[in-house]
Amino acid sequence: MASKKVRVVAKIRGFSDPDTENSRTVDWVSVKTQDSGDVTISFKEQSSSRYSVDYCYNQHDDNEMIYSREVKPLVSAAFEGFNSTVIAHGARGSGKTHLIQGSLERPGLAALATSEFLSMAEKNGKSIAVSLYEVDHQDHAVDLLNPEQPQILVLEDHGRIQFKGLSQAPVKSISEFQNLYIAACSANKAAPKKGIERAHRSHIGLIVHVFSQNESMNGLVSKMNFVDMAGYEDARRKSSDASGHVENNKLNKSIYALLNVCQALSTNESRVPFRESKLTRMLQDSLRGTSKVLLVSCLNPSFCQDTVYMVSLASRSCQSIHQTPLDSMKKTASSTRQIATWDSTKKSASSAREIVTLDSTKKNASSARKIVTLDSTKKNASSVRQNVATDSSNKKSSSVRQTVTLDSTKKSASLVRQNVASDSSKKISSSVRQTVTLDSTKKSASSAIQTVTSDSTKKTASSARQTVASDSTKKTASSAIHTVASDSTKKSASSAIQIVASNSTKKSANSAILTVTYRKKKIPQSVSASTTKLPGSISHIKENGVIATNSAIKGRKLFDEASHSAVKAEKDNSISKDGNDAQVNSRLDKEISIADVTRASESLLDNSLSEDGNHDELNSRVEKDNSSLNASSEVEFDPTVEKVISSEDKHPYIINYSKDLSIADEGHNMNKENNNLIENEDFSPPISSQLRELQSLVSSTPLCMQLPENECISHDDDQISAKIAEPTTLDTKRRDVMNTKSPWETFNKHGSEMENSTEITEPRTPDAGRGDVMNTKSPWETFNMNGSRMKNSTEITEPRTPDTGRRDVMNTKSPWETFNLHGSGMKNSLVKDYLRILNTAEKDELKKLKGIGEKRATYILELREESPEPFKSLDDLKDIGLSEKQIKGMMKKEVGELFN
Ligand SMILES: Nc1ncnc2c1ncn2[C@@H]1O[C@H](COP(=O)(O)OP(=O)(O)OP(=O)(O)O)[C@@H](O)[C@H]1O
Repeated sequence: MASKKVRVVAKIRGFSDPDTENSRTVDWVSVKTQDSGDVTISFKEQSSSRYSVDYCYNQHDDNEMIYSREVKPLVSAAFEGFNSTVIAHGARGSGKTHLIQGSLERPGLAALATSEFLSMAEKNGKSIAVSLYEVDHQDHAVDLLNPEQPQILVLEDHGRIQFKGLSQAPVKSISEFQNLYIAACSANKAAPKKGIERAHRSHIGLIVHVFSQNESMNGLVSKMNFVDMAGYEDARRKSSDASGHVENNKLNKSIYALLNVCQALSTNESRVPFRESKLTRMLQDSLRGTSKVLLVSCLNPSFCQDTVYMVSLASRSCQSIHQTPLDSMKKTASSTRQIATWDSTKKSASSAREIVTLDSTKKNASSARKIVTLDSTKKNASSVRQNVATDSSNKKSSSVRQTVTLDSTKKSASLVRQNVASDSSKKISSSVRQTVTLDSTKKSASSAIQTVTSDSTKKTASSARQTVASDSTKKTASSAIHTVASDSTKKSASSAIQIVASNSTKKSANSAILTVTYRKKKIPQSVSASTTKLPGSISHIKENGVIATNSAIKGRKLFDEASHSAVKAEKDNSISKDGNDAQVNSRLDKEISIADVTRASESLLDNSLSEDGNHDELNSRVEKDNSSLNASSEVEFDPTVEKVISSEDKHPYIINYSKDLSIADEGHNMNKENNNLIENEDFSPPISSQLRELQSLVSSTPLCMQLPENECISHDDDQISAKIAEPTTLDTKRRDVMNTKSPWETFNKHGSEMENSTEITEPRTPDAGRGDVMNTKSPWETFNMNGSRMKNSTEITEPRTPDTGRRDVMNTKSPWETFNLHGSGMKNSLVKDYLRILNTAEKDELKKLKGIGEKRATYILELREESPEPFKSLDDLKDIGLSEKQIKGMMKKEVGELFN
């Protein structure tokens, strides 16, 4: 049986009052089933727009029917270890709660599933526990079984998502479950939690955990999630007051985030935006990998513009390219060769992919040559990928040559990616040459990413050469990123040569980034081992329909580990010196300092490029060495504790995890995940990234946003162009690179200047801000200077608005009022400086802040990759696991230091 990763069904809500509703409902929703089995939905008000779904349930179909057809198979799969997630989304009042939660009389999908879970658990000697949480409009998650707990933290332990502060209640009978579930949900609706503002709308999530024997995390078999999403409502239309508007926006944002994740998963995008909301982070390990997702789009039975919009977004997840066979989830190793070509005539999206795997043993000389010429005209999006993996194990000489010529004209987006992993051991001479010629004209966005890894051990001469010529004319943005990692051990001569020619004329923005990693160091055991032992991702490869030989996997694994080690070595400053090392070191310095630039560019490219296993490895090499950081850095959070409520006595008991946990790290997960999906590279258009971009640009949706059904497989060239072009990020980063003083130094300098000053000035006015970029002060120096100035000041002025401040001096305020005014101005100013450090400072400087250690500093850097300014208020520090009390304490300590 073929089953999709994300199945999208619609359900037209039943009538709560058939007499009145029926008359208003006539013909509002029209469902058509094509001969092909495709189902489309259209709405009377916009009959020209049709939205594809996998199936649509009508008003009369009840929860039992939907359960047995859609959810039951997922329950069975849970006992085989597969996670799954059932999501109900839709406009307000569309029947989400009725569907998921139901009532005692008419149980919803969650209760029906739990009933099945319990009976299967009994048969199979398993046990069941449930967790219930709410994610509110501030993106805070709260445990509904134990609402007094502080908000839930999402942690990651070796790829498995765990929660700190989320209870698990063992359940033995369905009545016990129903009492617990319905009581907790209605108690939550009736009584807002202490200290937490009442959220009008929120997402409610239920997790059903299946344990092998008892409720210990070690025995966790799988989990199934049920999510009753907050009802979508257009923020501008529905909110009368400002706070309601903000709340709506935030909740809508998290609705988009989940739909974007579903869309990215269904189209196999390389980057799945799990980090965009708390909910998606919490669901992460029940959405990715082999997990299955059922997205139920609930439709109001009578006219509702919000319903149209929600269906239009959901239907994008229906455009899955791959049909994943369920039975291939089981691990299978196979070796074959596949060439996949996909040609879609609608809106001209074309791509060509080739995978060649060579495996030669015993003194062979092997060579592979490929020439791909792709010519696409008129609004086409074209992508070419080539992957060559060669593995030679005994006295061989292997060579790979690749030539790609890509010519796209008229509003095209062209992507070229080449990856070569060459692994040669024992007296091998290997050479890799790549040439990419990319020529795009007229409003094109073009990008080329090349990765060559040459890894040779023992008396090896290896060379890697890359040439990229990118020529773009007329309003073109082009970028090229090259990475050469050369790792040689023991008497090796290695060379890495890169040539980049980037030429653009007329309104072009260009960026070319070169990264050379050059390492002379003993290869870690794990790297050598990886050449003989395969990583366990074969099942995913098979599952995703593309099968590679062992050597391809070896090549990639080797690349991953070698490059990973290279980054780690750089960070550790453990590069040994030889004759060439002065040069090498200077390159390395440069590389480390431009790493952020590289990241920025890569993430831009990520958004527009299709999935590629080796690119993820490239990410893992260039972006961060997560696993090493996770493994080596100390855990600075409190020992992780998960409370479990016994259903009998309701007294929480504690499970302590001995393993180190870290805050969920999408990059790390993504690398793992993408390694799993390594061969599952496809032609995924960057729609979710476009959605994400839209979402951040538009605070709320328009009253009616018409989204043609096929739009999701079309490339928006101009958008891609804009993304790739984005020069400001790079420039800003470069300024940082050029700046000789660290933010920490600047921060300190600022502090001492302020100490001697008698006038309080605002350090972060626009001019001062620009000055900061130019001058040598770091946020830390600014912070200290600001603080000291305030400490010593005899003139009282309002820090942010000096004029107003001076007026205060003139007016009739009492000394006490003035003192208070001054104090609050000082506080605001210091907080701003503190946030600035968090948003801009280097890791070492971050660690100097009270309460920010290695782990949090790493996490902060990761957050900054996601958003340029993750900390807008002190409240955002909660995202790095700090409570309000801790934040206040930290600030007090920082201020106290100024008087020391
Ligand atoms: N299948 C159904 N048959 C009959 N009545 C239904 C059905 N589904 C929902 N209703 C009724 O419609 C109303 C709204 O349903 P429900 O509360 O489930 O919507 P919702 O989408 O969860 O709303 P919100 O977005 O406000 O959370 C309720 O009165 C519910 O009883």
